[in-house]
Amino acid sequence: MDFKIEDIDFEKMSGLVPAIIQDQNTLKVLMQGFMNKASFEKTIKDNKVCFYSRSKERLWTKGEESGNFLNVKEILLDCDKDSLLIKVDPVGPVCHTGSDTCWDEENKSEGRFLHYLESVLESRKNAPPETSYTASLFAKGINKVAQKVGEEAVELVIEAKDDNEYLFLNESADLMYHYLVLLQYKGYTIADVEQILRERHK
Ligand SMILES: N=c1c2ncn([C@@H]3O[C@H](COP(=O)(O)OP(=O)(O)OP(=O)(O)O)[C@@H](O)[C@H]3O)c2ncn1[C@@H]1O[C@H](COP(=O)(O)O)[C@@H](O)[C@H]1O
Repeated sequence: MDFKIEDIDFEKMSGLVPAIIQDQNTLKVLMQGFMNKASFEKTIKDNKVCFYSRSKERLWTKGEESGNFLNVKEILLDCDKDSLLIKVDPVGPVCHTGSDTCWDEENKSEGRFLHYLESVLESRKNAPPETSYTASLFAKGINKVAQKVGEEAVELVIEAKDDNEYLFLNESADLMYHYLVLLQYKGYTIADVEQILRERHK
């Protein structure tokens, strides 16, 4: 965020500014709400989008009941300083109807589920449930986590030599899952790797 809260012109529209929510991966507009100063401050503090709900007449963190939070990745202030564009990683469907956007659109992106899975793995690391395989892997430490990536890679190599589509794709999924676990264990994200690939692409 390269502006200060004092830069936002809340007074232009009686203390509220529109906040347009955009998926950081697909760049699709997901929903639109309003923010006052307090909801903006809470958004920054929790790193989750918090609106001022005009119908509820209170601060409303999107996802507070459904769990479908909007994790904030970047906040931009427009040229008139009276409208916010907030890029997010949505935890689940955005609209209360269950749709991906409030305009009933499907958020088509192969990458999106991987980012969602990444957020699930992060939560397994931070709040490990007893029954989670992922949490049990984290608990075993780096040697086991890295070893699983190696094992799954070898299994994929073996399947690559045959023509069994089902086994090849399933081994691919196993490898990708364990690779995401390793990235998470090491404290890195898909975006960190993407950044390097983008630089190579230039
Ligand atoms: N995508 C996966 C996924 N892919 C593979 N696996 C597990 O990875 C393991 C690898 O298979 P192996 O045959 O090597 O397992 P294993 O012999 O029991 O493993 P080791 O004893 O060698 O450790 C299996 O137990 C699979 O169930 C996964 N476990 C979890 N997820 C996803 O991770 C998220 C969190 O899940 P939980 O950790 O279960 O809460 C959810 O979205 C899950 O769908």
